[in-house]
Parts: sequence; C-alpha cells; structure tokens
Amino acid sequence: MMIPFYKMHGLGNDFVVMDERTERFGLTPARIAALSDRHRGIGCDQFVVLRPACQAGADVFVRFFNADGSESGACGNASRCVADLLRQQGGGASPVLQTQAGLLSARIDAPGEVTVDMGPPALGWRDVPLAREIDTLHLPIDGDPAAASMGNPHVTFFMADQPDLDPRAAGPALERHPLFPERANVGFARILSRASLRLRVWERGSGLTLACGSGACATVVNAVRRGLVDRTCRVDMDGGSLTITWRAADDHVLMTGPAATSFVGTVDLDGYPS
Ligand SMILES: N[C@@H](CCC[C@H](N)C(=O)O)C(=O)O
Repeated sequence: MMIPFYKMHGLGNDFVVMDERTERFGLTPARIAALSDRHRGIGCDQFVVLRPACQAGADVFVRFFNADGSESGACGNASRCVADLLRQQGGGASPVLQTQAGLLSARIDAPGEVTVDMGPPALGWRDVPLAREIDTLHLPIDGDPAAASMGNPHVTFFMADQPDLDPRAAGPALERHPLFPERANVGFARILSRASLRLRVWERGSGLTLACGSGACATVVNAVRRGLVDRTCRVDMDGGSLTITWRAADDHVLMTGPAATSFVGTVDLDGYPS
C-alpha cells in the first residue's frame, strides 16, 4: 500500500507528516517507530498524524509521536509545520490545531514563518507531572533544575558560565529520573542576556535534536520565573533561533519561527510492522 507523506522540519527538528483525514493507515506505535528509524525507515525526530478535527473551531486534529513510537501531548516545531502545511493546501492565515494539549491558534506571518500560541504553561507538580509534591522551580536533583509543562514535561538546567554541555552524556538518565513518572524532555540552557539564551535539548523518546519548540517555551518560562530573562527572549539552538514571548496579560506563551518542507514522498507500508 503506497502512502503519501510530507517530510518537514522546524530548525532541523524533523518530521514525517501523514494525513489520515480521509483514510486510516494502521499507524501503530511499532509501525511509527519503524518508519521513524533513520537507517531502515524514512527517518525523523517526530512522526505527526493528521486526523479530522472533532472540536468546534479547529481545522485539524494533530497527534505527535516520538521516534520510539511514544506519544507526546505537544510539539512546538511540528505545530508550526502543520500550520504551514495547511497554508500550502489553501488554508487561511490563522489555522487552529486541535492537540492532546488543547486548541492551539497559529498565525502565518509569511510563507514558512509561523507564530503558534502554545497556551499557558502548567507549573504545578501534578501538571508536569512529578512523582511527588515538590516546588517545580527547584527540583531536588544535582544542578537545581526547574520543571514546567507545555502540554509535555520539561526540566531545565541553567548552566552558569559553562561551555555548551553535550546533552547525550546526562540526558538519557535524567529523561528517566524517578521524579518523572512520564519521563521528561531535558533542556540545558545558558543565559546570554536578558533577551537571549542558548539551549540544547535531550528529547524524551527521540534523543538529541537540533531544536525543540516546546522546550524553548518551557525554558523561557523557567528563566522568567527565576528572574533571569525578560518575557520576550530569543532562544538559540543548534538548528537556529526561535522568539518566545510569555505574555503577562493572559499567561499564554507565543512561539515564532520558521517551518519548512524538505520533500514529499510515498512509502509502501507493507514493509513495516503493523
Ligand atoms: N520537538 C518537539 C517536542 C517533541 C515531543 C517531546 N519529545 C516529548 O515527548 O514531549 C518540539 O518542538 O516541541
């Protein structure tokens, strides 16, 4: 069965997008993991499935899966890509995405340049979630990280005056630290100024990526909570930069950055586990 797919990326955080709005393709976690494999499949950090929206006001229902087949409630970079894909397909300038984390309003600023309202962060220990009641601003882990949810769990380490740390060293163990019952995305941030920071992220279920949109949002939220940056902050990642604004008026986090289509292809699903 030959199935079309879109290969897209946001700052090098790359996605396979499959459109199940008219037909289902039997995309089990095992099949998604096999298709996401960079050696034996198409290859991607996240696998994105489009379904018909079932909530009033939404244009499409979007589900995000990591390369290991696990599902995530949010993916910032893929949200910008889906908004831009809808534009390419003739949609309007303000698409609304239904996600597991709620409705996300997007704005096409220019072709391939998108702002997504990622909604308010969730800062309670049950929201992240953490395994027990702890102040999310100071977790009892070496390095004094902070935690926040942007629809998915993030922990942020602020690395004072250190050269870029390789997240592959500490990331895997921290992702599965007993404090995080649903695992966590692990960010290593270095403050550059009141309006900019450097970030590398070890992603739950995918490993080191070139950029992480929800991670950029969570990091700015945690940096503002610690009094380290202003509410609008540029986040420089290996693949490029995003602008994040944590709006005081309504607590929403806005993420602005690029969305790109690499190529469109077809794949024979019969060769993959069901
Ligand atoms: N790359 C993403 C985040 C993807 C999901 C994450 N790995 C998770 O499991 O929560 C982004 O751009 O936000």
